[in-house]
Amino acid sequence: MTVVIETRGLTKRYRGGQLAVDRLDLAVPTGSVFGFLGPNGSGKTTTIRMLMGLIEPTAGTASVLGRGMPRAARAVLPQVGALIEGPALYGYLNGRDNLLRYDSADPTADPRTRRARVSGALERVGLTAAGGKKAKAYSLGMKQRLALAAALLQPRKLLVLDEPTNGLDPQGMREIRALVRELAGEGTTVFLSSHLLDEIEQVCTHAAVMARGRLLTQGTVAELAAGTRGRLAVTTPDPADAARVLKELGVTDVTVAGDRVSGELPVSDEGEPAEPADLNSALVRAGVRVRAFGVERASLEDAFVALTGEGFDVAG
Ligand SMILES: Nc1ncnc2c1ncn2[C@@H]1O[C@H](COP(=O)(O)OP(=O)(O)OP(=O)(O)O)[C@@H](O)[C@H]1O
Repeated sequence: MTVVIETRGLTKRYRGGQLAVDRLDLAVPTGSVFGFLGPNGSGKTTTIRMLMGLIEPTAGTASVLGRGMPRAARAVLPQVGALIEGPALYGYLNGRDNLLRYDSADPTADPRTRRARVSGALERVGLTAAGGKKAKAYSLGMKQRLALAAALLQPRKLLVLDEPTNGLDPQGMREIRALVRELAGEGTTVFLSSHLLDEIEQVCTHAAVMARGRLLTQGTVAELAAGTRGRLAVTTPDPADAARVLKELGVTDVTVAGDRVSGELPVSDEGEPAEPADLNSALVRAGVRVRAFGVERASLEDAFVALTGEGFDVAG
């Protein structure tokens, strides 16, 4: 199997008439850390709920681990660890007892190895020391980690995490990201939704971008960012000359700030960006003294803005 999640024309219209997901074609490669990115209200949670068989699509199909959902939910879900809509924990029980409870609710879990499994899961998420503390006394980050531990009691082929770092402080976010990387390193495919672009850039190999229920694009994170032109930046004691030469060479949106000249790389008729080295040598030939020359890598945020023509923090 080369994809773990595949949807075709997946659509959800809620009873009130709201079209939350609109003909979504998603393909999540096996072994990827797949970022499902979009502003609030773009349809991410609705998609995840359809993938997990929690709600029925209005139209289209979804398959998870090669089986159609929601039909095959009973066969598929035991192989999927999911963290959706905040952790359901018993506040009056400590962390360890919460996990023991989860584990005993799983009919396939062998009671003889329960304690070892729970200790292993606590260890995994860094909660061994806090395992005896009541869950209601946990910070949000600890609660989130405990919920992740519950999802990790059994070996999983796929982890589905809906906004796993939502509400966490920077330290909590770093811990969850490190855990995601570690799990991915062991071969678990991770599908995680986020409205944070730099989070996706930091942990994901692949991403899909949603806006208003529609898929804008999907691919590797490198491809998505590369689809956007980088910005050329030249530092020179001759900024006016540099700006003139760059404009003659087809560089657009040229701006000068002190000794720094920047602009958009020209693109050939075939859509290929110009070779920066050629621009550099043209500057030098024209007598412009170049102190520094570089192309700033486009970020996923640039890609998003280029795709939608608007900033990322828009309401869906
Ligand atoms: N149960 C529901 N009934 C009616 N409309 C809903 C329901 N759940 C979500 N919606 C609407 O569907 C759209 C998509 O919501 P969804 O929660 O899937 O987006 P999201 O990308 O996950 O956003 P967020 O990050 O805020 O959760 C929104 O306009 C939302 O108001």
